[in-house]
Order: sequence, then C-alpha cells, then structure tokens
Amino acid sequence: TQSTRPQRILGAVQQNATRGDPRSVVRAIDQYCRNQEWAMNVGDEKGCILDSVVSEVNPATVLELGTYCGYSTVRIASLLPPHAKLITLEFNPEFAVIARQVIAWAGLEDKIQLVEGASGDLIPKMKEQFGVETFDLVFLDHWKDRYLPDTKLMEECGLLRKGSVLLADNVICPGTPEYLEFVRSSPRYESQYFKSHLEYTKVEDGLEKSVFLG
Ligand SMILES: O=C(NCCCCCn1ccnc1)c1cc(-c2ccc(F)cc2)cc(O)c1O
Ligand SMILES: [Mg+2]
Repeated sequence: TQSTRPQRILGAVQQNATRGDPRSVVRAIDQYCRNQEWAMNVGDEKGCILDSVVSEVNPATVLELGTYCGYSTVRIASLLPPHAKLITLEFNPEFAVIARQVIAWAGLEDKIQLVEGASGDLIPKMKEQFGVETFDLVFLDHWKDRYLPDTKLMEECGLLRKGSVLLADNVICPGTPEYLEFVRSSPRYESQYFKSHLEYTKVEDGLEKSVFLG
C-alpha cells in the first residue's frame, strides 16, 4: 500500500539521523525535503531565524500551533534550557502519529507534550489541563486563517504576559493578511518582519515576530 509523505519523512529520519541527536534529525528532514520531495516544514532558511528568536527569548514555556511532522518542534526543543517545556498542538491525527516518532527519535519526549485537537478548543484548557500560567514564546504554524482568532483567544485566556513573543510562519506565502494587519496596527504589539523564502524554494516568505506589550 502507498506510503504517505509524513511516513516517508519519518523513514528518512530513521535511515539518516542518529537517535538522540536532534540536529541530525533536523538535517535529515531538510536534506530529504530539499532533494526528494517538498514538505511544509519551516525549513533550514527560516529555521535559522527561528533559532535566533528562540535563543534570544530563552523561553521556559513554549506553545507551538501546528506540529506537522515535528521538524520545528524538535528544532525549538533542542535549544531550550533544562526544565523548559514545549506544548505543541496538532489537529491531524496522521501527522501526530508521525511527529511523536520523530520527537522520540530525537530523544526530546521529556521536553515536548504533543496534544491532538483543535487549537480553538485546546487553548481555553491550557491553564487547567496543562498547568500553564503564560507562554514566553508562541510559534504559529497551523491553519493560516486561525492565526488571528487564536491570538485573540490566547489574550482572552490570559496566556500572554508583557513581553510574550509570537513568531508566525508563512505571513507572505500562503499568507496571513488579517493577522499581519492586526499585529502591525495594534498598540498592544511591537512587530518586526524577517524576510526569507518559502521552505526549500526561491518564493518569498517570512516570519513576523510580535512582542505582546500587555
Ligand atoms: O498549511 C500550512 N500549515 C498548516 C498545516 C495544517 C495545520 C493543521 N493544524 C494543526 C493545528 N491546528 C490545525 C502550510 C502551508 C504551506 C504551503 C505553502 C505553499 C504551498 F504552495 C502549499 C503549502 C507552507 C507552510 O509552511 C505551512 O505551514
Ligand atoms: Mg509553515
């Protein structure tokens, strides 16, 4: 029977990466998706920008919206300080099954909690169910029309504090126009655009970093 793209990505990790070595997992996925078949990982070029923001924020609590195969999950978690935690939400159960195995291969299960479900349902449960106060960093990489409603929901649920950083993928391609307009015009956010390219291509894309001002 036919394999799926996520299954083939997992295969590339298991064949080419070293167990317990997160950077080798990231490298194996990038090599596979650049040379064999494109996939919607944040990728190596935008990934370097992601790394610099994670290192600068040095977060104790991270929320990722949109796990896919776990590429950015592993990339972020590999840079976290010892007792830091990353919660990642994935709606698609087939993606979640693969991501759990990629995370395990990287040896990062202790830092990462993958939760399956819709962000709109799970965000209001963060405090009670997952013992979260606020998030130091949020990486938005799920349905592009959910970036704005979920940001407003995080504010309403008291999950953002003065200085919380939102980092949004794909603000140009596929694009998140309403979100971009909101964070760039709202007095409660200080936004900055990092110009880059759509993963593994020459098409323009970028990351928007927005600091919540409280
Ligand atoms: O759709 C994307 N991501 C969301 C996937 C589903 C999320 C499900 N989910 C998880 C939690 N809550 C809901 C995405 C798409 C592209 C792209 C770009 C160009 C193109 F021609 C085709 C595709 C590039 C990305 O970098 C992306 O992130
Ligand atoms: Mg993306």
